[in-house]
Amino acid sequence: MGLLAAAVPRIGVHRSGISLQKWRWQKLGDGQPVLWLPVPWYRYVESETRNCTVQEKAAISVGVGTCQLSGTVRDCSCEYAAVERVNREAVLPVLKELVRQPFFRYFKVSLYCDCPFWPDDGMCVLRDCSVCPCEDHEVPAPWKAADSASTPGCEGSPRLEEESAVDRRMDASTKEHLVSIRGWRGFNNPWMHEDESDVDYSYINLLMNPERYTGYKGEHAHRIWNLIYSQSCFSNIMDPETCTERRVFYRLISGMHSSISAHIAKEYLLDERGGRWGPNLALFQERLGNEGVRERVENLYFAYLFVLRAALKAGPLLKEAAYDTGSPLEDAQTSELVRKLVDSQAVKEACPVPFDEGRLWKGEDGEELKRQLQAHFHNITKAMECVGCEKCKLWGKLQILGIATSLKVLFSAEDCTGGQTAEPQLRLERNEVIAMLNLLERLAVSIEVVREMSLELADSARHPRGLGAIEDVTHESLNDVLRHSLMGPA
Ligand SMILES: Cc1cc2nc3c(=O)[nH]c(=O)nc-3n(C[C@H](O)[C@H](O)[C@H](O)COP(=O)(O)OP(=O)(O)OC[C@H]3O[C@@H](n4cnc5c(N)ncnc54)[C@H](O)[C@@H]3O)c2cc1C
Repeated sequence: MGLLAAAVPRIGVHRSGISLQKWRWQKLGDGQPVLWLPVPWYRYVESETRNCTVQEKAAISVGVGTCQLSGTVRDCSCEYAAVERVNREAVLPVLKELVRQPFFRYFKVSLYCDCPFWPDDGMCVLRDCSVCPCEDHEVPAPWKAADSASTPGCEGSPRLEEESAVDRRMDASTKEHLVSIRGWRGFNNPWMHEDESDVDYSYINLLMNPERYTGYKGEHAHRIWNLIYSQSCFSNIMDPETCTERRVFYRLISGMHSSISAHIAKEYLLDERGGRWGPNLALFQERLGNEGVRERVENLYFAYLFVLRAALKAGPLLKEAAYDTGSPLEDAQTSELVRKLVDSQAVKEACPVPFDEGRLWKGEDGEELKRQLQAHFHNITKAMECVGCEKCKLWGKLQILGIATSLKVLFSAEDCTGGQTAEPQLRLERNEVIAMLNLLERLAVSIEVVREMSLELADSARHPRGLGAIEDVTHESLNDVLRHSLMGPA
């Protein structure tokens, strides 16, 4: 109690504006002191500490601590709490529906290219590593028609005119311009490695091949991550002197890695024989839920805001694009959902500019730095060919293309509005759009997974009988947490 009395300021006004004089200590029958918080104070604590561990919640509630995931996401201008709220209420529900639409659920990908760095030797042990390609009749007819009209396989970049079937004239900001969603491998994307060799491709139904635990791990998986993180642009990345561009680049990759870990933790094969899937809290704790790896979670939030910004910036283009899969009703619904996402008032209010790309590449060596980072990104793209588990490769390739598309949208000289110059502007390929919005959905789900599992972890570690969801925390139970956290177990 002495320690507490010293730690808790008794007089004054907390930054919430609530007078601290209103706090009261009371002794329960067993002699345990209980801190009674005024209701507005409790509400403040509850809303401020959604992202915090129980210890942090307790410390914040008595004004002696901070939660590192409170405040503003570094390199962005949004608060963690706002990101989480707007994600849960406005972004995730739309994205969940969007990725179920025919246009967004079929991804064209080559899973059988050779690894350019070492002989292929990776085998994944679980059945869940493998991917089932779509039956021919499943692939949207207009896509098949475009495929047969364009150069087969991957003999270089498809000529744009050959795919004019999926082009569409449109009128935006009084100027007509072409918007095209075509192709598949990210050609014409400076961040993607242009491979001129022949490859076989398949259409994969993403809903039938969900991202989750596959059993791919150990030396083989580490070799890929090592290859990625050993790119020289990532050396001394923690150095405060590191330029923003390199840090942004690192945080995107790390955020994607965190997201993969979140999906593994959320959908883990708990019982192989019984085929039972569910959350693995211990794995979550090890990879994303302990103090030593907080930065990984921060990078996840960063990656989410970066890709969200790209999707919003590409909004004018995305809203006018033809989402043609030959199912008029579903395609109209797809357009409507895209519109709902990019015009979301809730997002504009919570995070007006999720990431300010205008600050980058400003230095004298900006263009040279961009070329260097593009070369490193090409290596990362190539590393995806070495992933030894089909499903991981599928999602790895999709997410890397999603990042490359976001980089293209945010850092291209061309703009997406068609309003400033006669010639437009940014062009996106169909697969780029599919990858970017599926990546955004993956990151959005991961943010929710991290929030939920962090709370579960805190509950199970500090409060054996469990607090339940944060929404269920009552005035009394918060007192209980405070007492338990600050005084130790009764
Ligand atoms: C492209 C790709 C996709 C994959 N997809 C799947 C999948 O869908 N399902 C599946 O079960 N497995 C997948 N894996 C494997 C998975 O990512 C892990 O490698 C595996 O689960 C083993 O995890 P680990 O705990 O040993 O650490 P890993 O996740 O392999 O991490 C390796 C090292 O990287 C560092 N690290 C970890 N996380 C971060 C981060 N966020 N930021 C910065 N550094 C970090 C740490 O030093 C860590 O020791 C994939 C691997 C790759 C390369």
